[in-house]
Amino acid sequence: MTTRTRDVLWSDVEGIYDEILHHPFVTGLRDGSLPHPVFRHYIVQDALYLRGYARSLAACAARAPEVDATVMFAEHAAGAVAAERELHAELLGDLGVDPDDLGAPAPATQAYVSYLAATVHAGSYAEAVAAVLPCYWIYAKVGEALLEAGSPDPLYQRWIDLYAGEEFQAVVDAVLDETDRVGATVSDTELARMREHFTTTSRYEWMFWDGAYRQETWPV
Ligand SMILES: Cc1ncc(CO)c(N)n1
Ligand SMILES: Cc1ncsc1CCO
Repeated sequence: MTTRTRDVLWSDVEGIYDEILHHPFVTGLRDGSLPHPVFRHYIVQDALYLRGYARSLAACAARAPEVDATVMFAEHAAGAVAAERELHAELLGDLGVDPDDLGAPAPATQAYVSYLAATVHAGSYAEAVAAVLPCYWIYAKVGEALLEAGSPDPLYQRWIDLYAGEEFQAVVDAVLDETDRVGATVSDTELARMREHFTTTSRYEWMFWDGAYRQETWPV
């Protein structure tokens, strides 16, 4: 019985995931104590993030050796833009933000999107898959964890329902299957690179929430 690549990757980031679950942004979604201006900063940055993320998924689609994976990542690229348009237009409206005027990416957004773009273009296909995976997987896990209790704030509950929903969970399962498939074919060196990328973008997931919580802007 060989170890699945997903389990190797996850064992590296258990500590990071634990920090995410206990971050005041995430606990604030759960208990409703997160101030709306903080959530607004997050949703605006996430809209900018998803546009960049969609481009990285399209690069995964282009590089996939099997046509099924090309179709999958291309669908997800379109899905990320659709999610940004639907959910964000809705939430941004409720939060009083014009979706056509989001402003500039904050430091964490810029850093995360740039790292993804660099990795999906300069690394191997396996490295690209490892880099994009935390975005899917950590959100599915956080959504699932938050769904247990639910949020007293309907705005936050809508967010939880999106990521805890069966549709998103099925999307994530398909990418995890692809991760195991490609992971079974790589050398030790390439697996080590996959682990580095997976850990780095998992850290960016924490930093994205933390930057939003602090409503971080460029210091100079
Ligand atoms: C930062 C970030 N990571 C993951 C997701 C999941 O789509 C998202 N919307 N934003
Ligand atoms: C929103 C989103 N996040 C990762 S993939 C995706 C689109 C799934 O269709």
